[in-house]
Amino acid sequence: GGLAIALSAALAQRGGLWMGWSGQQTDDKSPAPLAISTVGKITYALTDLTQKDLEEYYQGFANRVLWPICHYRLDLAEYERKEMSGYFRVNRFFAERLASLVQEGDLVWVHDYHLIPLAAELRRAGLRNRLGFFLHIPWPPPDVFFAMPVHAEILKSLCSYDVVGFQTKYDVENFLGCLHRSGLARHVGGIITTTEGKSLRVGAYPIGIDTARFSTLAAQSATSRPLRKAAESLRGRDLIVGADRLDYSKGITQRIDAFERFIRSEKHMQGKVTYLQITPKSRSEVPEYEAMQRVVAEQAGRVNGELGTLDWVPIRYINRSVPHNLLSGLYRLSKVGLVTPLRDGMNLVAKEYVAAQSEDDPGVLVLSAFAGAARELDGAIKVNPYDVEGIAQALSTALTMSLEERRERWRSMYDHLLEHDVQHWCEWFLDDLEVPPLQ
Ligand SMILES: O=P(O)(O)OC[C@H]1O[C@H](O[C@H]2O[C@H](CO)[C@@H](O)[C@H](O)[C@H]2O)[C@H](O)[C@@H](O)[C@@H]1O
Ligand SMILES: O=c1ccn([C@@H]2O[C@H](COP(=O)(O)OP(=O)(O)O)[C@@H](O)[C@H]2O)c(=O)[nH]1
Repeated sequence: GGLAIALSAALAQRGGLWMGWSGQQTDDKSPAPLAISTVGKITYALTDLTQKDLEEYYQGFANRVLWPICHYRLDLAEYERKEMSGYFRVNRFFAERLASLVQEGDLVWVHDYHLIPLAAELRRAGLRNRLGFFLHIPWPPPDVFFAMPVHAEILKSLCSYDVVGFQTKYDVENFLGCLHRSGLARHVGGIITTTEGKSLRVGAYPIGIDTARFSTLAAQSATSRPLRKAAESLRGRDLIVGADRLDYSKGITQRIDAFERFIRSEKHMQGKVTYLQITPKSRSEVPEYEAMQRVVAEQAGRVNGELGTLDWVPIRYINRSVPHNLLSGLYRLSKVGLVTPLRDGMNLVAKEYVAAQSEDDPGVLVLSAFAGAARELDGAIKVNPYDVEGIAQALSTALTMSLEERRERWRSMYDHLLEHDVQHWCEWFLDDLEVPPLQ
């Protein structure tokens, strides 16, 4: 996912110690010592987790409570006290393991909703270092957030950091609204003071990509053999591309509906356009994700069955991960990047799509207004992802847009992404973390 891709790019130049889960499950009650290895400038310290930990902490509280609630999906949140305790227990376990590795003066930067209580646990373990937190996903408005039974503990945990960063100013506003309503803290400008007298900085730090590198990769990929074969297979048809983890937040079913509506209403486009949806499996142990697997495959199959012809398959659906070298070339080959999440912290695919385009003949980005990326990418055609007809209309606009307008829209977005790349994001956050806020 986007988090690992962004952090690899950020740390590759700067160096540092990256601690996290190894991706392995252990049957032992007490996991083995941390596995330490170094690649380039990054030292990795990885720990296994037990099956119970994974079920309660990762598949449970993180991905069945925090994820849906932060994506405004109260209807999908499945809260259980046992899982909530597992979430706090595993955070304590991570903190104990990390505390022994941190040296005086180190900055500690914690990422994402799986690790909100880490700072409080690190403080309990005696750490006095500066601690920062960045949330990669949205923060919902108070009425949504307060539906979560342990909302007060989660808010208090965030107040243990020195800097808390969000993707957009809307997320910041929502978070400040929660703090205000809970009476836990008051704020002046970007500085929060808790009722216990502790200060923390809260701000929006929109994440970037490695723009220049992605652009070069796409140009190289476009002339590679697999991409030439892919281009030939299109036989001159326009390509629309979507790439998202199989996640209910990504709006994939609404998007397929919109494509179907587009080709049904614009009959002259039948046989002239191909929609490629790349969707790697994600979090398959969580029931809502497992169910989606079948729904999307059936939906794509039905559209192809009803509208396909002997020599035209309207939707090509790939249900596994495609590596960046190919993905970047596919973005560049396409006429439209279709990115329509119902809610998304940022959405790096949208930024990658822009970075991958050729200056001479850029494709058009159709982007959900509810992705964090929409706050920055003004040259995209913005859509409401719930408005199937609106997306269909945007597809038509994108496919008929003049070269002049496409270039103008692309230029402003690309320049922005060059300046606000992942290194910029990393330095911006860490600079703020280094400096204590004025009291
Ligand atoms: O590790 P997984 O459970 O397979 O999930 C992958 C990642 O998904 C989420 O990504 C978020 O971070 C992106 C980069 O900031 C952002 O563009 C996107 O909008 C977010 O959804 C999740 O937050 C990560 O923790 C996961 O690793
Ligand atoms: O088949 C795929 C699909 C996606 N991605 C990458 O996965 C990341 C997805 O990040 P995004 O912020 O769009 O969403 P997330 O999955 O983190 O919610 C992007 O870098 C994509 O290029 C990939 O490498 N192969």
